[in-house]
Amino acid sequence: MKVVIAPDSFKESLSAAEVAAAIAAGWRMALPATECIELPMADGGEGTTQALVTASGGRLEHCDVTGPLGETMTAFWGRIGEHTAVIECAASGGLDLLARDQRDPWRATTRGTGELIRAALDVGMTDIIIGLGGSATNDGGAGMMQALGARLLDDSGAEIGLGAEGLEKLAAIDLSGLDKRLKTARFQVACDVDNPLTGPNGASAIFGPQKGADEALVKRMDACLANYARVITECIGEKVDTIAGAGAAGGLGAAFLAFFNASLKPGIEIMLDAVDMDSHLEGADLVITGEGRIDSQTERGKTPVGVARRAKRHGVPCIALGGSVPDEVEVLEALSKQGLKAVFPILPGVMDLDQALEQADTNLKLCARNLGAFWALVR
Ligand SMILES: O=C(O)[C@H](O)CO
Repeated sequence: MKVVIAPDSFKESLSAAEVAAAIAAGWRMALPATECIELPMADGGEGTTQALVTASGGRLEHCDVTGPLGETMTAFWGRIGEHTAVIECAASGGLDLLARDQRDPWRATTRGTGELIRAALDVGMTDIIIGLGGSATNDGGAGMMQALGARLLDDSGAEIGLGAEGLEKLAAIDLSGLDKRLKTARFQVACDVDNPLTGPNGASAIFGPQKGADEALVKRMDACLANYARVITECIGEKVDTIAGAGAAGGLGAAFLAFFNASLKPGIEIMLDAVDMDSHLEGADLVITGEGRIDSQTERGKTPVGVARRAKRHGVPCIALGGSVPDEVEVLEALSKQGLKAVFPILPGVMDLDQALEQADTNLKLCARNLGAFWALVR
C-alpha cells in the first residue's frame, strides 16, 4: 500500500516535516509494510522557504532586516540554483515572531520583506518566489515598498509612518526612486489565500482578529486599506482591491499586483509542482494532509484543500488531520466538495492550548495509528 503524506506545519508546534514524520510513524504502527511518501508542504505562509529549498536542493541565506515591530532581527531567504530566490513575508513579518500579547497589526510593518528582496537582488537573483501568508502585518505592503525606494507621502509631502496606521494619512505615491532592478526581475507570488484587499472578505475583516485586532480596529484598518487602494488607482492607474489574493498577508498581495512585474498564484500549487506531486500520486491508495487549524479559511486555498484538489484530480482519496477542525457540518461538506473527504481532530481529550501544542507529535501518531488500524479493518 502507498500513502502520500503531505501536511503543512502545525503553527507554534511542529514543522511540516515533523508533522509528516509523526503521521508516517503512527500509520506504520498499524500497517508496517506501507510505503509512506513524506512531502512537507507550505502554501505561501511560514515554512514555504524551507519547504521549497528542501524540495529543490537549495540553501538558506541569512541577513539583518527590520522585524515586524521595527526592531532589527536576523531573517532568511532561500537560494535555489544560480538565479532563483525564495522569500517568505513571514520570515521578517510573521505572526509567529511575536508573542500573543505583542501582536499589533496597527503598527506592524512589511519593511523586512523589502529588505530581503534587496538582499537577494544584491547577489544577482533575477527570479524571485515570494511567499505570502502567516503575517502579523496589515500595511498592504507599504513598508516593503518604502524599503525598495518608493515614497509614500501624506498630504504635506512627508513620508507616512510604519504599519496600517501610516496608510490612514496616505495621499500620494512617488515611484521615481524605486529600485530599478525590479523592472527586470521576475516575481512569482505564492498566496496562501484568495481574499480581496478590502470589504467583508478582505484582509482586515478575515485575518485582522488573529493578528490582535478588535472589531473597531478591524474597521479602521479596512478603511486604511481602502484609502491605499484609492491612492494606488489615482497615482498609477491600477485597480487592485477586488482582485483575488490582493488581501493575502495583510494586503501585501495588492502591492505585488500594483507595483511589480508579478503574477499571483495559489502558493500550494507552486509547492505541489516543486515536489512533483503528480508523479507521487501515481499508484497511491490514500493521501493524508493536515494543518494545525482547519476551518472555513482552509477553503480559500490553504494547504489541505490544495492537496485534496490535486489528489481528487488523480482519483486518490484524501483525508486531513488537524489540531482543531470545523465544528459545522456545512464547512465539512464544503471541504468534501473540494476533495477533502474527512477531517479528523488529533486531540485525545480535553486539554488547554499549551498542552495541545506540546503533545502534538504524540497526538498525531495516535490519530494516524487509529486511522491505519481502521483502514486495515475495512479495506
Ligand atoms: O498573513 C495573513 O494575513 C494570512 O495568512 C492570509 O494571507
